[in-house]
Amino acid sequence: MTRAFIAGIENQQKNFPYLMKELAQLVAANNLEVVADFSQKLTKPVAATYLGKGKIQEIAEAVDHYQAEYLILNDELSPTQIRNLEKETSLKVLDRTELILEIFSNRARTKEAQLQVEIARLKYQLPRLRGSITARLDQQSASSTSANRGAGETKLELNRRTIQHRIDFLRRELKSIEKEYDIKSKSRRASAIPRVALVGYTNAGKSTTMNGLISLLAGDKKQLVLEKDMLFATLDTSVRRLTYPDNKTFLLSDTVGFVSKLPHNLVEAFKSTLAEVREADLLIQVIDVSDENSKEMVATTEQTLEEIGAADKPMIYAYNKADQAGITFPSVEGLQLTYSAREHSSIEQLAAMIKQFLFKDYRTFTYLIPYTQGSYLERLNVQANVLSTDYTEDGSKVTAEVSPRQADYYARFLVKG
Ligand SMILES: Nc1nc2c(ncn2[C@@H]2O[C@H](COP(=O)(O)OP(=O)(O)OP(=O)(O)O)[C@@H](O)[C@H]2O)c(=O)[nH]1
Ligand SMILES: [Mg+2]
Repeated sequence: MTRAFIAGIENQQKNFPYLMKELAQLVAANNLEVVADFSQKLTKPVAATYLGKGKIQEIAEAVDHYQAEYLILNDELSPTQIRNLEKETSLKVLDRTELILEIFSNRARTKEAQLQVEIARLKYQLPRLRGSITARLDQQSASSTSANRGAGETKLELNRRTIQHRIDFLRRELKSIEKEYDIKSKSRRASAIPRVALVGYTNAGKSTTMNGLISLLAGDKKQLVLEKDMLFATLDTSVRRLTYPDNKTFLLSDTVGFVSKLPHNLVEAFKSTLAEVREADLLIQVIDVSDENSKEMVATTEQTLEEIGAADKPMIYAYNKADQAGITFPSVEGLQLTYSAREHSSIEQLAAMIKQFLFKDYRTFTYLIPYTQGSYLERLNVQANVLSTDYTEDGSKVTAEVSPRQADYYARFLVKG
């Protein structure tokens, strides 16, 4: 396996060891082996080289001994910093942002995820052109003639324009996909089915929890999603319709996990994927309670939720992997659940909590639906807990337990008194 060093600057951040550990995991997720880590106490990075002289020398001297090929830094660096570090250490240098982009790029399976990642990547490259693509092109032209000096500048402009055009093109592609998505999401809104989104740090067990709930409430194994011991196994949002035995229905979504310092471009690019989270009525934050850094992971998740505009949603805190942590489970305290996503009674408990939360405002009403509006009756039968139906002269008289949103939707059929 290709060997890599990681390095970071420790300033006032008290969670520095956690950030470095996370960086090491991100490196491993890129199939590189971390052979040594370096850290330096500095109030801020050195403008030209990120790390200080002494530290760079220490790294350069360790290269042979460790047979390292890469140096990966804990922050986003300027192109100059990257170039200088490469020169002085003779290692290939990547920053944290590139590393995350690389993982996302390798994991993206659907068209939407691929477009989103490519946009984020190009936006990262745009201000860095000189250091990467142009340098290569300049090398090519240098071997041809010396007459077209200065042509480098034009090429740079050209490359910038090409990349900008590509970004615009990809954005349009993405928009057309999002339009389809938007139509779906509008029809979901119109159907007034409550929506629940699983959120949390990557690898916490969101997809496993989703699958547990699918197995319990959907009964169709074909609907299961991918769960895997790997960072960012899930990049796309999956939505499933789940129904309790009394017909109460909700939509559950599973989506991309979070990590500290998630590149802004990436969050921006994934905004549409994260729409399910923004529009949810209830969030379930899945937390790996067996991880010693679970507190930091909660903070990271909440920070990201804020960034995407979903900070003040009601939330169930779902402390997962209790089996691994040696904690008794399942146990409930208010909106907090300690559980294991792999265990049946835990999932039943979570399903009960979701039900209690979502359907607490449900009321029973009687509606009179004219026979000419049969589609409403059909929909009500599918969506609501229909308690009785009477076929009268004026239409179907239905008594059903409905949500506040459904109550609004069906209000025109309400039987007064
Ligand atoms: N021991 C134990 N392992 C679990 C539990 N829940 C999930 N896992 C494991 O944790 C790993 C990650 O689970 P996923 O459900 O894929 O995690 P995720 O949050 O969807 O991760 P990403 O999609 O990568 O963000 C898998 O190997 C699961 O089998 C649990 O309750 N106990
Ligand atoms: Mg997942």
